[in-house]
Amino acid sequence: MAAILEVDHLSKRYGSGTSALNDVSLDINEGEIVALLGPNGAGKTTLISIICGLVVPTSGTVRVGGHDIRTDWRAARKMIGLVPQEIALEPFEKVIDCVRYTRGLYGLPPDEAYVEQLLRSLALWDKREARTRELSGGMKRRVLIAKALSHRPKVLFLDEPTAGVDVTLRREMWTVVRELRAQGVTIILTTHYLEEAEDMADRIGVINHGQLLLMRPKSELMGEFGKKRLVLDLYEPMATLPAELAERGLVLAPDGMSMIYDYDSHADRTGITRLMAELADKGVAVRDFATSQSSLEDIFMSLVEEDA
Ligand SMILES: Nc1ncnc2c1ncn2[C@@H]1O[C@H](COP(=O)(O)OP(=O)(O)OP(=O)(O)O)[C@@H](O)[C@H]1O
Repeated sequence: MAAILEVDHLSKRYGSGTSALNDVSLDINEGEIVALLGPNGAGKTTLISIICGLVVPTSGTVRVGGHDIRTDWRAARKMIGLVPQEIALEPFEKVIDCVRYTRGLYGLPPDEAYVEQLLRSLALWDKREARTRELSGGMKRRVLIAKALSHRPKVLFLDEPTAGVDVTLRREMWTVVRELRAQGVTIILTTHYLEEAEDMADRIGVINHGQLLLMRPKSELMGEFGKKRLVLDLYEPMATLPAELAERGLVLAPDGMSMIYDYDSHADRTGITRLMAELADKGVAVRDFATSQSSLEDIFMSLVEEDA
């Protein structure tokens, strides 16, 4: 698959002396959804702002569709749409006019059929004559997406698209993002909702202190770093765990009503068979059991803590 975005050894030091990005390199393929994760101040917005031509890098290069964002900025910028973190809309402007106007800023001729298609696909057609101040928060975000797509970009950046948005609207946004991908748009989003990345992204990048700690397919990341947990509920509370069970890695829950076993589901031997045999041997009666996979949140926290 061809890389539509190539970031090469990108660094940014702000005038204040803050080193916001440090030698970041990454390629993003056409049609991917990539989630960039990182704590506050990690450098995500700086990275997006450089790619979108809003911040000048200290060193390094960025190419969008093969166009250098500095030497060939006009062509590069036509390929990019940005949905910013903050909602900034003209309150008295009509929805449809916002989109028409933004398209005009790119020097493109009016295309009413496309604007209609765009507003319909974002469920805004019925609101086209409404002034933006009359819209709900979710609708305003969709107007921002419509504006960002008004010039038919190939790559769409969504900087925290669902910050402060309720669960229903968040899921609605995810549907919108998936539909865009189905239309062939490459999507790069930053988010603090790891569930969002887990649900949507093909690849996940983790940025911390201006450095890209990793960029991996989500399935690979969850498989490699992901641990599984087995919880065994007991019929009778247990005061202390027999030494043989503790040696196998079992831990007693504080209330003594269940035992916990963390294991690597990809290891040659998980140790579960021997554990079960040991439990039967000790006469421990298990009432119920459940397994769970560690979430992206667990993986993310361990990566960032390790880096710190
Ligand atoms: N215009 C600026 N001038 C000086 N320093 C800046 C500027 N913009 C950002 N920074 C600093 O650069 C670092 C990275 O900020 P950035 O906004 O890129 O992080 P982020 O990962 O997007 O954070 P968040 O998740 O909070 O949005 C921070 O230390 C920030 O204070």
